[in-house]
Amino acid sequence: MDDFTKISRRQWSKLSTDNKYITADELNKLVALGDVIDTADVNEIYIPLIKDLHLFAQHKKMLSKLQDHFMGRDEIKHPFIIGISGSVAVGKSTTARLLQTLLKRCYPDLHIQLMTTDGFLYPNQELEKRRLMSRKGFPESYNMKLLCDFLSDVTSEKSIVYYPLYSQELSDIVPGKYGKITQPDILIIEGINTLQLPPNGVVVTSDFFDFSIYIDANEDLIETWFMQRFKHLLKINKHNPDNYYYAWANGPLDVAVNRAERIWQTVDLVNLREYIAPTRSRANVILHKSHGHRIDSIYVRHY
Ligand SMILES: Nc1ncnc2c1ncn2[C@@H]1O[C@H](COP(=O)(O)OP(=O)(O)O)[C@@H](O)[C@H]1O
Ligand SMILES: CC(C)(COP(=O)(O)O)[C@@H](O)C(=O)NCCC(=O)O
Repeated sequence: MDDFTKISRRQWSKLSTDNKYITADELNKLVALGDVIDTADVNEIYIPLIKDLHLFAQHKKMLSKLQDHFMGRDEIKHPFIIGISGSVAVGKSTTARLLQTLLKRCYPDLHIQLMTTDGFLYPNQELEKRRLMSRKGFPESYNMKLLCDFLSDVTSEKSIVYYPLYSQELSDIVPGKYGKITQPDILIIEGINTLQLPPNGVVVTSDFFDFSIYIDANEDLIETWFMQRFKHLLKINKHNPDNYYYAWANGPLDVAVNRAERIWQTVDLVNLREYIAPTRSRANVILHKSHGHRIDSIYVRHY
């Protein structure tokens, strides 16, 4: 990690000087049901991070304005795009939701949207046809061309851009359902592949990102979080026959747990080692987590 400066939690927490602190009560009202977020993490880590992000966003806006002026054309509204990457179960979705919530709170006039790249996975039927079901999440399981076209549309002046939706409940793409991006000031995109190079192609998704964050942790810890989330999903879907986890929730627990452990070992861990972790050095900032999702250090890229 030669290209990064390691900043301790203590040093980092001193960077935010305007005291926009948040109380536990306020935070509970802000975050989604089930999120367990530490107020200390918010005040000491996330508030300085969003101040930093806001600086980058302002800089981009100013630069675009100058460029439009120089070219003698009308001002184009480009979104500031933040990519969040890291292993399956490292906490990307939770971090993305929290960043969106806090950005909205600190900058209420900005239109901030959030989406995930799992909508760009091929549907299960297509994955089966391509014999890729056991490679879900690997680069070849995503329709990267569609993702790059989507990003290109988002950065042009289109008023609405649609994207496919993935459902964790179905563990598949939802047929005929789309999310929409409506000219946000800031767009947060989270997914394991946000910093990846495409298997064959020239356009890279990260070319579209103005700022990227990689969430990092020790493999064993991530496995614990993966298994905890799995057990939680079994618990909450025991009486939900439409859910992907229903069958596992109503069979023997050890069978379900063994299966999840096998998926972690043979799919998600392999993907982390081969394709996700190698992209870490492409991020602007690395948030390193320890036990209990506590962020213990931050790495900031020099350039
Ligand atoms: N800051 C956090 N504090 C406590 N639990 C967290 C935190 N971030 C994530 N988790 C939990 O860890 C698991 C994985 O997080 P999630 O955001 O779903 O990961 P990802 O989107 O990277 O797959 C979930 O069970 C989630 O509730
Ligand atoms: C759909 C995913 C590839 C997306 O991961 P995410 O970007 O949400 O972390 C992943 O959750 C997944 O389903 N992986 C396949 C193996 C598994 O069931 O964990």
